[in-house]
Amino acid sequence: MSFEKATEVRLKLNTGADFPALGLGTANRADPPKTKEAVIAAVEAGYRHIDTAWRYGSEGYIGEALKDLFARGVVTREELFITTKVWPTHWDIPKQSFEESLRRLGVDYVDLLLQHWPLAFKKVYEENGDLVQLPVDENGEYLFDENGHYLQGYKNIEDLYLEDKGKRIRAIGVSNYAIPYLEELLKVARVVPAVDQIELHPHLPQKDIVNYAESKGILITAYSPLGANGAPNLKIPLVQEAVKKYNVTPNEVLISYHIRQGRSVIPRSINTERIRNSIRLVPLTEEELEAFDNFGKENPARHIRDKWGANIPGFEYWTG
Ligand SMILES: NC(=O)C1=CN([C@@H]2O[C@H](COP(=O)(O)OP(=O)(O)OC[C@H]3O[C@@H](n4cnc5c(N)ncnc54)[C@H](O)[C@@H]3O)[C@@H](O)[C@H]2O)C=CC1
Ligand SMILES: O=C1O[C@H](CO)[C@@H](O)[C@@H]1O
Repeated sequence: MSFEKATEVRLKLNTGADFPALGLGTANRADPPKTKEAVIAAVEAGYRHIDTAWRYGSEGYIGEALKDLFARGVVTREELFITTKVWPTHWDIPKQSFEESLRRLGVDYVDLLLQHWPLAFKKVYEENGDLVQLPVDENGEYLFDENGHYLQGYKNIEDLYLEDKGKRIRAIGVSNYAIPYLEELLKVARVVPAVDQIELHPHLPQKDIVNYAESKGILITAYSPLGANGAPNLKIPLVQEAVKKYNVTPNEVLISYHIRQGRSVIPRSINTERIRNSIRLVPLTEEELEAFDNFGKENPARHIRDKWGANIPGFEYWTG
């Protein structure tokens, strides 16, 4: 059986820009330097989309990889799609966050800038002057900025984008927004987010959010498609059945589940062999896609259960 390449599928953002459906996730927080080799392997294998954030500590290593790839003529900046994000510590200073990301990445624009979480953290500083990513009090409770609000955080990114006129920030979007927050946002937004990046996989199909976002022209990017650390989704029986039927890797089944439904997906790996073996688009049938969604309704599991999200609609039953 011959397969289309997932790396060649392009979606369209509401800005009109092409959006490569398959991206490389880079939340390599345990070993950020490994990101350089992973990005080089991914781009050489045909990936054209890289997902990062200040939170991951990987932007500088992506910058090193890009320098190498550009110098060798493997790819040009214009052929790549780079997403980075504004962490809740920077909710009122997205320009600073964006400029620092650009510097670390060594590029002069990003294709997509996302509000990482609909939250605002208090500013607490490390001895070296850097902002503490996860500020907590003496009892370990997260410190939220009482003057901050998720809608204001988006508005600040929107202001930056409108001021920039789309030159250095080609599109903006959100992450970790479920329907109630999307509804509130759309009442006031001057720029409809191009993307909502959410956890999505056969254990968590979240069809309600997907359908709502898509009805508003917001594309979905699926994060943690393999189930995050340890990749537990690889063991789902339906995934294993598809692996045997199509003679593909479980990674390819899990990414194809999204791309076949018009969504973008950003699996993470630092294993260059696995990166290269994750690019075929498996022609999962309508029945198979429906079976995956039904499996999720009966076996829901959220793998990213960050406690700071406890008060965000959609996350409250899952944190802890
Ligand atoms: N916007 C947000 O709040 C979030 C965004 N993300 C983004 O999404 C990306 C993907 O999500 P992740 O949570 O990183 O998890 P993921 O679902 O992509 O899984 C990554 C894990 O699977 C392992 N893995 C990959 N292939 C494997 C294989 N064949 N066998 C065994 N293990 C395998 C990797 O080593 C890694 O530990 C992130 O890297 C990041 O870019 C992730 C979490 C939250
Ligand atoms: O983007 C993110 O990645 C981590 C988990 O890997 C999560 O805390 C954050 O939202």
